[in-house]
Amino acid sequence: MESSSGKNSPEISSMENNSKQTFIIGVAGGSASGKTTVCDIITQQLQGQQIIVLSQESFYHGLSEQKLSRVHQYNFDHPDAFNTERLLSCLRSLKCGNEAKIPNYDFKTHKNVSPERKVSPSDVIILEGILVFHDPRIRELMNVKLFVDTDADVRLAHRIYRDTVEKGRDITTVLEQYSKFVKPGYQDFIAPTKKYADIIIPWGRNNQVAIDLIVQHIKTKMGQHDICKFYSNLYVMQSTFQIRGMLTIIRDACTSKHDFVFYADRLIRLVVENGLGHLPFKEKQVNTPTSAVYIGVELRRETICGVSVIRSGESMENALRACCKGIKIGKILIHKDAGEGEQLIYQHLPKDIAERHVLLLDPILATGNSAVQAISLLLEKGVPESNIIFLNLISAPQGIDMVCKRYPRIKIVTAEIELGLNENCHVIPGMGDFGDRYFGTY
Ligand SMILES: O=P(O)(O)OC[C@H]1O[C@H](OP(=O)(O)OP(=O)(O)O)[C@H](O)[C@@H]1O
Repeated sequence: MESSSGKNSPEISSMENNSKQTFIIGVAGGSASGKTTVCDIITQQLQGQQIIVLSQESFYHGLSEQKLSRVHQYNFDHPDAFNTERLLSCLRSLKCGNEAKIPNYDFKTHKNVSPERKVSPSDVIILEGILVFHDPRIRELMNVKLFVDTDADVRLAHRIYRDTVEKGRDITTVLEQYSKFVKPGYQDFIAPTKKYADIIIPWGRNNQVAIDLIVQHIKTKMGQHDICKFYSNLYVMQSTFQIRGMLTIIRDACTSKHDFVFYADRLIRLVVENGLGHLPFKEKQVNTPTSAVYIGVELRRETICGVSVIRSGESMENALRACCKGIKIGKILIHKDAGEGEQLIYQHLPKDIAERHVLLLDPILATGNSAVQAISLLLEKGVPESNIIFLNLISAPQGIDMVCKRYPRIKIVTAEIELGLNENCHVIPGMGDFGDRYFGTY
């Protein structure tokens, strides 16, 4: 059923790229698990970056006189103890490059006191706290999520030491609070958020392997984030355990051809679906079987086409056809010659390609030479630069630089950004020769 608003319905703009923002690291874990130490290590190792450390504890609700009179009955380990709306608004403001005023919570009086802490925007924000992964809106703002996983006995020992020696409390009160609130709070609210972490850090002593892993992961993510900040038309798919799991299998040199094809196909499908999300859709109304009207959108097949770069790009055709039945797909063959550079030796493209949005398919962007050849041919054929979406699985920063500098209006959609290229111009860490592994020709 065609929309009553028909041809004049507005094109709905494609996804927002929200990657030009401050990099946020979330550090969660039980009380006295070592979060502060982890934050200190990250801060030391990310030299050269402006870093702000925020504690969720600054966002405790101040206590009323009534609650103060029974402070030992107050549950500080419950999500409701925090002013999460205020935390969210501060974090959103900082993420977008604006200033924020952080409440000043006084642990002695359990009140918010003046002055509030004025925080300027920075490159990196580290937000630490027992329940920083509890609210999905806060989790969504984080680029990296770390969970400090420390055994319960170690946490209890740290807590007893801190509360008695450093804060002068008596041991009976500390133990009562632990069994009444801290332990159940951990089990009910904190431990269940462990599943949201990108990295779970086994802690308890100075774990150098874990430190290296965290810092390497953060640096990789920050490298990706920086390049995304620089090129607004570069879209890196949101990293999930599913996506990282697939990349782990297809990057593994020991993976069989069968598994390589299976997992590459799954990932390709996600990249294609993601790429389609950047195409303009038109509003369309339909009547549902319950006779209700649903105002939706439609993507018109005749306005798009695919173009695969032979041969690896052909591995992406099936996914595109599965998503867009009957879509036209053209082909380009580029010959690489060390002496003469890239040469275009075959092309077969839809005749009306200039009228279409083009999904350019090639799983690997390395130096960018093949992509530049392919894109320059599409431009010669009259395709507007802004109508080209280049879909790939992995992109090297050098290739991104080359393509985005020359063609600032094309969009690149990729699953992951690589560390770089080796001396043979192979992508690192990469996945080897994609065509050979996919088509079994090695
Ligand atoms: O960015 P570049 O440095 O130009 O490299 C990327 C090209 O290299 C790979 O193809 P390959 O030469 O392995 O050919 P194949 O697809 O036929 O295996 C890949 O599929 C790209 O087409």
